[in-house]
Amino acid sequence: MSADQITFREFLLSQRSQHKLDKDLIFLMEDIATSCRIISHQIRGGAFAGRLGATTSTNVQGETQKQLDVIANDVFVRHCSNCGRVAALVSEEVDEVYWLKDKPEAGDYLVYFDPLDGSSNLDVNLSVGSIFSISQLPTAIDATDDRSVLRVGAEQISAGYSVYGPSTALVITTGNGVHGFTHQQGTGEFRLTFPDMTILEATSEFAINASRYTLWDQPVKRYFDECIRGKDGPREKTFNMRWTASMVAEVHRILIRGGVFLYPRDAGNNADGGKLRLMYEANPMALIVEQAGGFASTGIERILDVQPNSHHQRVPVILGSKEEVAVLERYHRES
Ligand SMILES: O=P(O)(O)OC[C@H]1O[C@](O)(COP(=O)(O)O)[C@@H](O)[C@@H]1O
Ligand SMILES: [Mg+2]
Ligand SMILES: [Mg+2]
Repeated sequence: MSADQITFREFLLSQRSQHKLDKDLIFLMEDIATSCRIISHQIRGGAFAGRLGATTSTNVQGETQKQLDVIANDVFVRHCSNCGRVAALVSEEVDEVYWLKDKPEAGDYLVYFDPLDGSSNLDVNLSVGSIFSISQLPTAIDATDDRSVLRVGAEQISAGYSVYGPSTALVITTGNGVHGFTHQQGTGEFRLTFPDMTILEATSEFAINASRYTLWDQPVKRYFDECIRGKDGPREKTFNMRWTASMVAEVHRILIRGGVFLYPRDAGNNADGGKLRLMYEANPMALIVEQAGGFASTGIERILDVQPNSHHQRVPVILGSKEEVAVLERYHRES
Protein backbone atom coordinates (compact mmCIF):
# COMPACT_ATOMS: atom_id res chain seq x y z
CA MET A 1 0.00 0.00 0.00
CA SER A 2 1.56 3.31 -1.01
CA ALA A 3 1.49 6.30 1.31
CA ASP A 4 -0.81 8.32 -0.91
CA GLN A 5 -3.62 5.79 -0.57
CA ILE A 6 -5.12 7.98 2.10
CA THR A 7 -8.28 7.03 3.96
CA PHE A 8 -11.75 8.27 3.01
CA ARG A 9 -11.82 10.60 6.05
CA GLU A 10 -8.38 12.04 5.30
CA PHE A 11 -9.48 12.65 1.71
CA LEU A 12 -12.73 14.40 2.76
CA LEU A 13 -10.82 16.58 5.25
CA SER A 14 -8.42 17.60 2.47
CA GLN A 15 -11.41 18.43 0.24
CA ARG A 16 -12.83 20.45 3.14
CA SER A 17 -9.79 22.70 3.30
CA GLN A 18 -9.40 22.96 -0.49
CA HIS A 19 -13.07 23.33 -1.44
CA LYS A 20 -14.71 24.54 1.80
CA LEU A 21 -16.83 21.41 2.19
CA ASP A 22 -19.37 21.71 5.01
CA LYS A 23 -18.36 19.56 8.03
CA ASP A 24 -21.87 18.11 8.24
CA LEU A 25 -21.54 16.93 4.62
CA ILE A 26 -18.34 15.09 5.60
CA PHE A 27 -20.13 13.40 8.51
CA LEU A 28 -23.00 12.41 6.22
CA MET A 29 -20.65 11.01 3.57
CA GLU A 30 -18.85 9.01 6.26
CA ASP A 31 -22.24 7.62 7.38
CA ILE A 32 -22.88 6.60 3.77
CA ALA A 33 -19.43 4.95 3.55
CA THR A 34 -20.27 3.04 6.76
CA SER A 35 -23.55 1.92 5.18
CA CYS A 36 -21.67 0.59 2.13
CA ARG A 37 -19.15 -1.22 4.35
CA ILE A 38 -22.00 -2.93 6.28
CA ILE A 39 -23.95 -3.81 3.11
CA SER A 40 -20.78 -5.25 1.55
CA HIS A 41 -20.40 -7.48 4.60
CA GLN A 42 -24.08 -8.51 4.53
CA ILE A 43 -23.85 -9.45 0.85
CA ARG A 44 -20.61 -11.40 1.10
CA GLY A 45 -22.01 -13.51 3.94
CA GLY A 46 -25.42 -13.75 2.30
CA ALA A 47 -25.39 -17.42 1.35
CA PHE A 48 -24.33 -18.58 4.82
CA ALA A 49 -26.93 -16.51 6.63
CA GLY A 50 -29.83 -17.27 4.28
CA ARG A 51 -29.99 -13.65 3.13
CA LEU A 52 -30.21 -14.55 -0.56
CA GLY A 53 -33.53 -14.87 -2.38
CA ALA A 54 -36.70 -12.81 -2.51
CA THR A 55 -39.18 -11.59 0.10
CA THR A 56 -42.94 -11.80 -0.41
CA SER A 57 -43.25 -8.02 -0.70
CA THR A 58 -43.07 -5.76 -3.76
CA ASN A 59 -41.73 -2.21 -3.84
CA VAL A 60 -43.27 0.93 -5.34
CA GLN A 61 -41.71 -0.07 -8.69
CA GLY A 62 -43.79 -3.25 -8.69
CA GLU A 63 -40.61 -5.35 -8.30
CA THR A 64 -40.41 -8.26 -5.88
CA GLN A 65 -37.95 -7.12 -3.23
CA LYS A 66 -34.86 -9.21 -2.54
CA GLN A 67 -34.11 -9.80 1.16
CA LEU A 68 -30.91 -7.81 0.69
CA ASP A 69 -32.83 -4.91 -0.94
CA VAL A 70 -34.73 -4.52 2.34
CA ILE A 71 -31.64 -5.06 4.54
CA ALA A 72 -29.61 -2.51 2.52
CA ASN A 73 -32.47 0.00 2.70
CA ASP A 74 -32.64 -0.30 6.49
CA VAL A 75 -28.87 0.18 6.78
CA PHE A 76 -28.99 3.40 4.73
CA VAL A 77 -31.97 4.75 6.68
CA ARG A 78 -30.34 4.00 10.06
CA HIS A 79 -27.00 5.60 9.20
CA CYS A 80 -28.16 8.55 7.11
CA SER A 81 -30.54 9.55 9.95
CA ASN A 82 -27.54 10.16 12.25
CA CYS A 83 -26.77 13.53 10.66
CA GLY A 84 -28.99 16.23 12.22
CA ARG A 85 -28.90 18.22 8.95
CA VAL A 86 -30.77 15.57 6.91
CA ALA A 87 -34.34 16.71 6.24
CA ALA A 88 -35.54 13.80 4.12
CA LEU A 89 -34.60 10.48 2.55
CA VAL A 90 -35.84 9.14 -0.80
CA SER A 91 -35.29 5.42 -1.41
CA GLU A 92 -35.99 3.21 -4.42
CA GLU A 93 -37.42 0.64 -2.01
CA VAL A 94 -39.97 2.91 -0.26
CA ASP A 95 -42.98 4.66 -1.81
CA GLU A 96 -43.19 7.77 0.33
CA VAL A 97 -40.55 10.38 1.17
CA TYR A 98 -38.98 9.80 4.61
CA TRP A 99 -39.20 13.14 6.38
CA LEU A 100 -36.79 13.26 9.35
CA LYS A 101 -37.70 16.84 10.31
CA ASP A 102 -41.08 18.56 10.74
CA LYS A 103 -39.73 22.02 9.97
CA PRO A 104 -36.79 21.58 7.60
CA GLU A 105 -34.43 24.55 7.31
CA ALA A 106 -32.72 26.09 4.30
CA GLY A 107 -29.57 24.13 3.49
CA ASP A 108 -30.79 20.90 5.06
CA TYR A 109 -29.78 17.80 3.13
CA LEU A 110 -31.97 15.63 0.94
CA VAL A 111 -30.50 12.14 0.47
CA TYR A 112 -31.67 9.96 -2.43
CA PHE A 113 -30.48 6.35 -2.68
CA ASP A 114 -30.78 3.06 -4.49
CA PRO A 115 -29.74 0.78 -1.62
CA LEU A 116 -28.98 -2.16 -3.92
CA ASP A 117 -28.51 -1.70 -7.63
CA GLY A 118 -28.42 -4.65 -10.00
CA SER A 119 -30.22 -6.79 -7.44
CA SER A 120 -31.18 -9.40 -10.07
CA ASN A 121 -27.47 -10.34 -9.95
CA LEU A 122 -27.43 -11.14 -6.22
CA ASP A 123 -28.51 -14.77 -6.33
CA VAL A 124 -26.12 -15.49 -9.22
CA ASN A 125 -23.11 -13.94 -7.45
CA LEU A 126 -22.48 -11.11 -9.93
CA SER A 127 -21.57 -7.49 -9.14
CA VAL A 128 -24.16 -5.27 -7.46
CA GLY A 129 -23.85 -1.89 -5.77
CA SER A 130 -25.47 1.07 -4.01
CA ILE A 131 -26.04 4.58 -5.42
CA PHE A 132 -26.53 7.86 -3.51
CA SER A 133 -27.18 11.52 -4.28
CA ILE A 134 -27.22 14.54 -1.94
CA SER A 135 -28.95 17.87 -2.57
CA GLN A 136 -29.96 20.73 -0.27
CA LEU A 137 -33.26 22.51 0.43
CA PRO A 138 -32.91 25.99 -1.08
CA THR A 139 -35.28 27.54 1.48
CA ALA A 140 -36.89 26.61 4.79
CA ILE A 141 -40.28 24.94 4.36
CA ASP A 142 -43.09 25.15 6.94
CA ALA A 143 -44.42 21.64 6.43
CA THR A 144 -43.07 18.46 4.90
CA ASP A 145 -44.07 19.00 1.27
CA ASP A 146 -42.92 16.11 -0.98
CA ARG A 147 -42.64 18.44 -3.98
CA SER A 148 -39.66 20.13 -2.32
CA VAL A 149 -37.52 17.00 -2.87
CA LEU A 150 -37.97 17.35 -6.66
CA ARG A 151 -34.54 19.03 -7.14
CA VAL A 152 -32.97 19.24 -10.58
CA GLY A 153 -29.88 17.01 -10.92
CA ALA A 154 -27.57 19.98 -11.52
CA GLU A 155 -28.28 21.06 -7.91
CA GLN A 156 -26.64 17.95 -6.42
CA ILE A 157 -23.76 18.78 -4.03
CA SER A 158 -22.48 15.21 -3.91
CA ALA A 159 -23.10 11.80 -5.48
CA GLY A 160 -21.51 8.39 -5.49
CA TYR A 161 -21.86 4.68 -5.78
CA SER A 162 -20.29 1.55 -4.37
CA VAL A 163 -19.64 -1.68 -6.22
CA TYR A 164 -19.70 -4.98 -4.38
CA GLY A 165 -17.64 -7.00 -6.86
CA PRO A 166 -14.31 -8.86 -6.62
CA SER A 167 -13.42 -6.00 -4.29
CA THR A 168 -15.66 -3.36 -2.73
CA ALA A 169 -15.14 0.07 -4.27
CA LEU A 170 -16.65 3.46 -3.40
CA VAL A 171 -16.62 6.26 -5.99
CA ILE A 172 -17.67 9.80 -5.11
CA THR A 173 -17.82 13.39 -6.29
CA THR A 174 -18.42 16.58 -4.34
CA GLY A 175 -18.29 18.62 -7.53
CA ASN A 176 -14.47 18.57 -7.50
CA GLY A 177 -13.69 15.66 -9.78
CA VAL A 178 -14.32 11.94 -9.27
CA HIS A 179 -12.32 9.85 -6.82
CA GLY A 180 -12.41 6.09 -6.19
CA PHE A 181 -11.65 4.19 -3.00
CA THR A 182 -11.17 0.47 -2.35
CA HIS A 183 -12.26 -1.27 0.85
CA GLN A 184 -9.20 -2.65 2.63
CA GLN A 185 -9.78 -5.98 4.31
CA GLY A 186 -8.45 -6.01 7.85
CA THR A 187 -8.52 -2.29 8.58
CA GLY A 188 -12.01 -1.84 7.10
CA GLU A 189 -10.81 1.48 5.69
CA PHE A 190 -11.77 2.82 2.27
CA ARG A 191 -8.44 3.92 0.75
CA LEU A 192 -7.91 6.25 -2.20
CA THR A 193 -6.91 3.95 -5.08
CA PHE A 194 -8.37 5.82 -8.09
CA PRO A 195 -7.75 9.59 -7.68
CA ASP A 196 -9.11 11.96 -10.36
CA MET A 197 -10.94 9.40 -12.49
CA THR A 198 -11.59 10.58 -16.08
CA ILE A 199 -13.62 9.04 -18.92
CA LEU A 200 -12.00 8.60 -22.34
CA GLU A 201 -13.69 10.85 -24.94
CA ALA A 202 -13.60 8.14 -27.62
CA THR A 203 -14.52 4.48 -27.16
CA SER A 204 -15.51 1.37 -29.11
CA GLU A 205 -17.38 -0.36 -26.29
CA PHE A 206 -21.11 -0.05 -25.71
CA ALA A 207 -23.53 -1.57 -23.19
CA ILE A 208 -27.23 -2.15 -23.83
CA ASN A 209 -29.69 -4.98 -23.17
CA ALA A 210 -29.84 -6.20 -26.79
CA SER A 211 -32.70 -8.60 -26.03
CA ARG A 212 -34.94 -5.49 -26.21
CA TYR A 213 -33.89 -4.75 -29.84
CA THR A 214 -37.41 -5.04 -31.32
CA LEU A 215 -38.73 -2.57 -28.72
CA TRP A 216 -36.21 0.20 -29.47
CA ASP A 217 -36.89 3.47 -31.31
CA GLN A 218 -35.18 4.16 -34.64
CA PRO A 219 -32.19 6.21 -33.33
CA VAL A 220 -31.14 3.43 -30.94
CA LYS A 221 -31.65 0.71 -33.56
CA ARG A 222 -29.56 2.77 -36.04
CA TYR A 223 -26.76 3.20 -33.48
CA PHE A 224 -26.75 -0.51 -32.56
CA ASP A 225 -26.87 -1.70 -36.18
CA GLU A 226 -23.95 0.55 -37.11
CA CYS A 227 -21.88 -0.67 -34.15
CA ILE A 228 -22.59 -4.30 -35.07
CA ARG A 229 -21.54 -3.67 -38.71
CA GLY A 230 -18.17 -2.61 -37.35
CA LYS A 231 -15.31 -1.81 -39.79
CA ASP A 232 -17.44 -2.43 -42.90
CA GLY A 233 -20.18 -0.08 -41.64
CA PRO A 234 -20.46 3.72 -41.50
CA ARG A 235 -18.58 3.85 -38.16
CA GLU A 236 -15.53 2.16 -39.80
CA LYS A 237 -14.39 0.59 -36.53
CA THR A 238 -15.02 -2.60 -34.57
CA PHE A 239 -17.15 -2.28 -31.44
CA ASN A 240 -17.25 -4.55 -28.37
CA MET A 241 -20.40 -5.06 -26.30
CA ARG A 242 -20.98 -5.65 -22.59
CA TRP A 243 -24.13 -6.05 -20.44
CA THR A 244 -23.83 -6.85 -16.73
CA ALA A 245 -27.46 -6.01 -15.72
CA SER A 246 -26.01 -3.74 -13.03
CA MET A 247 -25.79 0.01 -13.75
CA VAL A 248 -23.09 0.53 -11.09
CA ALA A 249 -20.86 -2.12 -12.68
CA GLU A 250 -21.37 -0.59 -16.13
CA VAL A 251 -20.56 2.95 -14.94
CA HIS A 252 -17.52 1.73 -12.98
CA ARG A 253 -16.17 -0.02 -16.10
CA ILE A 254 -16.77 3.15 -18.15
CA LEU A 255 -14.86 5.27 -15.58
CA ILE A 256 -11.94 2.84 -15.78
CA ARG A 257 -11.72 2.10 -19.54
CA GLY A 258 -14.34 4.25 -21.30
CA GLY A 259 -17.54 3.18 -23.00
CA VAL A 260 -21.18 4.15 -23.43
CA PHE A 261 -24.16 2.78 -21.47
CA LEU A 262 -27.73 2.91 -22.75
CA TYR A 263 -31.07 2.08 -21.17
CA PRO A 264 -33.44 3.78 -23.63
CA ARG A 265 -37.13 4.38 -23.39
CA ASP A 266 -38.69 1.68 -25.58
CA ALA A 267 -42.05 0.19 -26.50
CA GLY A 268 -41.83 -2.05 -23.42
CA ASN A 269 -41.23 0.63 -20.77
CA ASN A 270 -42.71 3.63 -22.60
CA ALA A 271 -45.68 3.93 -20.22
CA ASP A 272 -43.25 4.32 -17.30
CA GLY A 273 -41.03 6.79 -19.16
CA GLY A 274 -38.08 4.36 -19.24
CA LYS A 275 -36.49 1.82 -16.86
CA LEU A 276 -34.00 3.68 -14.67
CA ARG A 277 -35.03 6.16 -11.96
CA LEU A 278 -34.06 9.83 -12.25
CA MET A 279 -33.50 10.83 -8.60
CA TYR A 280 -31.36 7.92 -7.33
CA GLU A 281 -29.92 6.26 -10.45
CA ALA A 282 -29.72 8.65 -13.45
CA ASN A 283 -28.94 11.95 -11.62
CA PRO A 284 -26.10 10.69 -9.37
CA MET A 285 -24.51 8.72 -12.24
CA ALA A 286 -24.89 11.73 -14.57
CA LEU A 287 -23.06 14.00 -12.09
CA ILE A 288 -20.23 11.49 -11.70
CA VAL A 289 -19.93 10.95 -15.46
CA GLU A 290 -19.89 14.69 -16.21
CA GLN A 291 -17.39 15.37 -13.40
CA ALA A 292 -15.14 12.73 -15.04
CA GLY A 293 -15.34 14.44 -18.45
CA GLY A 294 -18.11 12.30 -19.98
CA PHE A 295 -21.72 13.26 -20.74
CA ALA A 296 -25.18 12.00 -19.73
CA SER A 297 -28.31 12.49 -21.83
CA THR A 298 -31.87 11.25 -22.26
CA GLY A 299 -31.12 11.35 -26.00
CA ILE A 300 -32.98 14.64 -26.18
CA GLU A 301 -31.72 16.63 -23.17
CA ARG A 302 -28.95 16.71 -20.54
CA ILE A 303 -30.06 14.44 -17.66
CA LEU A 304 -28.90 17.00 -15.03
CA ASP A 305 -31.35 19.55 -16.54
CA VAL A 306 -34.42 17.27 -16.40
CA GLN A 307 -37.09 18.90 -14.19
CA PRO A 308 -38.40 16.05 -11.96
CA ASN A 309 -42.17 15.62 -11.58
CA SER A 310 -42.11 12.67 -9.16
CA HIS A 311 -39.47 11.22 -6.81
CA HIS A 312 -39.74 7.77 -8.46
CA GLN A 313 -39.79 9.13 -12.03
CA ARG A 314 -38.02 7.07 -14.74
CA VAL A 315 -36.01 8.48 -17.66
CA PRO A 316 -34.11 7.20 -20.72
CA VAL A 317 -30.38 7.02 -19.97
CA ILE A 318 -27.43 7.39 -22.36
CA LEU A 319 -24.11 8.11 -20.64
CA GLY A 320 -20.36 7.74 -20.89
CA SER A 321 -17.70 8.73 -23.44
CA LYS A 322 -18.59 12.13 -24.91
CA GLU A 323 -18.15 11.22 -28.60
CA GLU A 324 -20.58 8.28 -28.50
CA VAL A 325 -23.21 10.17 -26.49
CA ALA A 326 -22.93 12.98 -29.06
CA VAL A 327 -23.51 10.48 -31.91
CA LEU A 328 -26.63 9.15 -30.17
CA GLU A 329 -27.98 12.67 -29.50
CA ARG A 330 -27.44 13.51 -33.20
CA TYR A 331 -29.32 10.33 -34.27
CA HIS A 332 -32.22 11.40 -31.99
CA ARG A 333 -32.23 14.91 -33.52
CA GLU A 334 -32.13 13.45 -37.07
CA SER A 335 -34.98 10.95 -36.46
O1 LIG B 1 -32.97 -6.54 -16.37
P1 LIG B 1 -32.29 -5.65 -17.34
O2 LIG B 1 -33.16 -5.19 -18.46
O3 LIG B 1 -31.02 -6.22 -17.82
O4 LIG B 1 -31.98 -4.32 -16.51
C1 LIG B 1 -30.83 -4.17 -15.75
C2 LIG B 1 -30.85 -2.79 -15.18
O5 LIG B 1 -31.81 -2.74 -14.12
C3 LIG B 1 -31.16 -2.42 -12.89
O6 LIG B 1 -30.84 -3.60 -12.24
C4 LIG B 1 -32.17 -1.61 -12.08
O7 LIG B 1 -31.72 -1.38 -10.81
P2 LIG B 1 -32.27 -2.12 -9.49
O8 LIG B 1 -31.63 -3.44 -9.43
O9 LIG B 1 -31.83 -1.18 -8.43
O10 LIG B 1 -33.77 -2.18 -9.57
C5 LIG B 1 -29.90 -1.67 -13.29
O11 LIG B 1 -28.86 -1.75 -12.39
C6 LIG B 1 -29.51 -2.39 -14.58
O12 LIG B 1 -28.78 -1.55 -15.45
MG1 LIG C 1 -30.92 0.40 -9.46
MG1 LIG D 1 -32.17 -1.17 -6.42
